[in-house]
Formats: sequence, C-alpha cells, structure tokens
Amino acid sequence: MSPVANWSYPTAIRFGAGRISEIAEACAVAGISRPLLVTDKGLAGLEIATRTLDLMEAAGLGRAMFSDVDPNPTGANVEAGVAAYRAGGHDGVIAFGGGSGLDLGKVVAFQAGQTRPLWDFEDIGDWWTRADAAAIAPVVAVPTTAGTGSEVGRAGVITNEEAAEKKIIFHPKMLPVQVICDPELTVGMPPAITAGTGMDAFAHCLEAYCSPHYHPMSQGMALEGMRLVKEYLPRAYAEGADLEARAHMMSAAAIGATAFQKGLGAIHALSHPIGAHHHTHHGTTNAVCMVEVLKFNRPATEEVISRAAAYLGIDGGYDGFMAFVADLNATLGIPATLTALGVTDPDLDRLTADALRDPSVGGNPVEMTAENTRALFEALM
Ligand SMILES: NC(=O)c1ccc[n+]([C@@H]2O[C@H](COP(=O)([O-])OP(=O)(O)OC[C@H]3O[C@@H](n4cnc5c(N)ncnc54)[C@H](O)[C@@H]3O)[C@@H](O)[C@H]2O)c1
Ligand SMILES: [Fe+2]
Repeated sequence: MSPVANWSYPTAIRFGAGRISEIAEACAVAGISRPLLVTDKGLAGLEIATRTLDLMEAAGLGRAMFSDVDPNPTGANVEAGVAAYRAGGHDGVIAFGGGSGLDLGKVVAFQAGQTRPLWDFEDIGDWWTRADAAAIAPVVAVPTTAGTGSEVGRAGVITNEEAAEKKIIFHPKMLPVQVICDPELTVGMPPAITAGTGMDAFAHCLEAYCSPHYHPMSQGMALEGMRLVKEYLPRAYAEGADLEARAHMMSAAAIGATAFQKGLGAIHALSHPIGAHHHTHHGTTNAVCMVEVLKFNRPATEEVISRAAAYLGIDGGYDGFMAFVADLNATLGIPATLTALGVTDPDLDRLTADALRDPSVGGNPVEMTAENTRALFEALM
C-alpha cells in the first residue's frame, strides 16, 4: 500500500544576526499595528527585550509588554495574558523568548479570540476544530533560545495547575505568521540553558527521526538537525559569543520542530510529567532520559540509528550512537540520572500514568505499557 500523511510547512523566517531590527517590518507583513510583546519575567529585564521595545516604539508600534510568565507557563499565565491583550486593544502578539515566552505568546493570541475554555483545545482528538480559526490573532515569533523550535510550531505547552499536567494546546492556525531568528539574541543565554535547550532540539530531531510515521522530508531534516547539534552545541556551550555556532543551533531548533510533525516519542512522554511535577527544565530533562530511551527503542530502531550514526560520522553503529549521546551530555554538564537532576521522592505510579496519557506516546517506535514505562522511570532514577 502506498503511504498516506498530512504535511504542512514552511513558515516565513527572517534568519540572521541583527535581524531583530526588522521587527516593525515583520509586524507590518503580519498585519499588526498594536502589538503586545509577550515574554517571560527573566527576559523582561534584559537588554534584548528593552532593545526590541525601543524598536517597536521608534516604529510607532508602542511598547506594550506582558511578562508575567513563568518558565513552564501555566493556565493562569494564559488568562492574565489574554486579559492584558484585550484591555490593551491589541491586534497581534510578538511572542518573544524561549519556549515559555513563545508558547505563551502564541496561546494568548489564540485564546484571546475564543469563547471555549483553553483545555478544550488540548491536542487529543480534534477539539481544535471547534475553535474560531478566524479569531486567532497574528503572531510574530522571536526565539531567544535555540531549542524548542516553537517559532515554527503549531502548539503551545501549558501547565494545567489543577491537574499538575503539561498540556499541549494545538491548532493548525496557531503557526506564527513571521519569524525572526536572530542568533545575536541567544548570545547571553547562560551555559546550562544553552545545553538544555540545545539537547531539546536534538531530542526533537532524534524522536522525529525514529518515529514510525511516513515523512521522508522530515527524515532528511532530522538527520541534518542532529549533525548541526553535534558540531555546534559544544561550541555554543563553551563560548556563548560564537555567533556561527549560535546561528547553526538556531537552525537546528527550527529544524527539530519542523521535523517533529512526524511525531515525538518516549523521551518527551517521560519528560513532560517530570517537568510538570518536579519543575525541571524541559530540554535538560529530555537529555537525561535520552540514553535509556535509546536502549528501550533499540529493537525497533537498530537500522535507522545505525544509519544516523554513519551520517553523523560516529563509529560503532547503535552502541556508538548511545556512547556519543552520553559523552555529549557529560561535555554539557548534564546529569546522568533524574535523581542527580533534582527529582526526589517521585511518585512513579503517577508519572507512569501521566506519561502514558501524553500525546507523544503515539510516536514512539516501541509500544509503551504501564510495565515498561515504569521500568524506564526506575532505570532513570
Ligand atoms: N511549543 C513547542 O513545540 C515546544 C517544544 C518543546 C518545549 N516546549 C516548552 O518550552 C518551554 C521551555 O522553553 P526553553 O527551553 O526555551 O526555556 P524557557 O523559555 O523556559 O527559558 C529558560 C530560561 O532562560 C531564560 N532565557 C531565555 N532566553 C534567554 C537569553 N537569550 N538570555 C538569557 N536568558 C534567557 C528565560 O528567562 C528563562 O529563565 C517548556 O515549557 C516546554 O514545555 C514547547
Ligand atoms: Fe521538546
């Protein structure tokens, strides 16, 4: 039988150092004249955010900002952002930040025009069809980390505080209209965040690459994304001002999120509940889970991973690939276990149940069951 699939990309991306100067042009193309810049608390005080506000003001776009965003943004953050958006009479969002600022900005622009509760749009089934697509406000996305690739994605990850679960809010029209990928904005990222976000990009490429769905374009992109991370993440980590490395990591991030249309897998399924319950950094948690998941998936991925190893110039096939990931984590100062990451006294039954409900489960090449998923968590502690 011939393959069947749904494919959709790309996004318009202005890529290159210094291109944040085109923010007003990007807003004009997106049809935004009264933007609300959405970012997180940490970034709000940094020069890269104030410089962007200055550029907006100089172009007559005002300097409205909403920055009450926690890392791992919550439903309450969305509500507050929507209230600020409506009160300010805005006509679009500049989503500015790492995954947290980008996701919140995208979801605020989405939810500002909806009447249904946010959680109705979780990426399960097709609840999104009930959204008023015409009411989704336009978004200009400006990543300041190089990892999530949320700037080219159609989802936002929002923590439901009541359920203590990370929910993926999805709509095909949640895609930013314009993206500015300016690697200069990532130069000030501290090494630990550089490492964690970079490994998130790697996890997206790896999981997309291993997912069994049919998507040969994604396959090619994921391989090149992994190669870029291998070559440039250690450089960006060691020397934050290395603009060439920063630029290639930005590409790897956008590649990863484009590729994972094909699917994610166990790394993300395990990482989401750990992040929701233990407030660990998403990409760093993925990195910790990676080698155990590679072992777990080996029966179904021996051939594809061996091919990836060859493409990346790694000797030793599957074993070589696993050793490469372990060495890369060590180089980047990423802990080897969840315990070392700070996950203490975990409720493994709860984590297992939550992992099995995560939409990423469906993309894993080996079927995840209550038994083998709990065993994975145990091996990771
Ligand atoms: N939408 C998606 O497809 C997708 C994919 C993966 C992850 N995510 C979500 O993204 C979030 C994580 O995003 P992240 O890993 O980019 O981290 P983040 O956005 O939470 O940022 C981490 C920290 O880095 C700081 N920071 C960001 N850019 C900086 C810069 N240039 N200089 C100095 N400090 C900077 C932030 O202020 C914050 O304190 C999680 O909520 C995760 O679930 C979303
Ligand atoms: Fe991720």
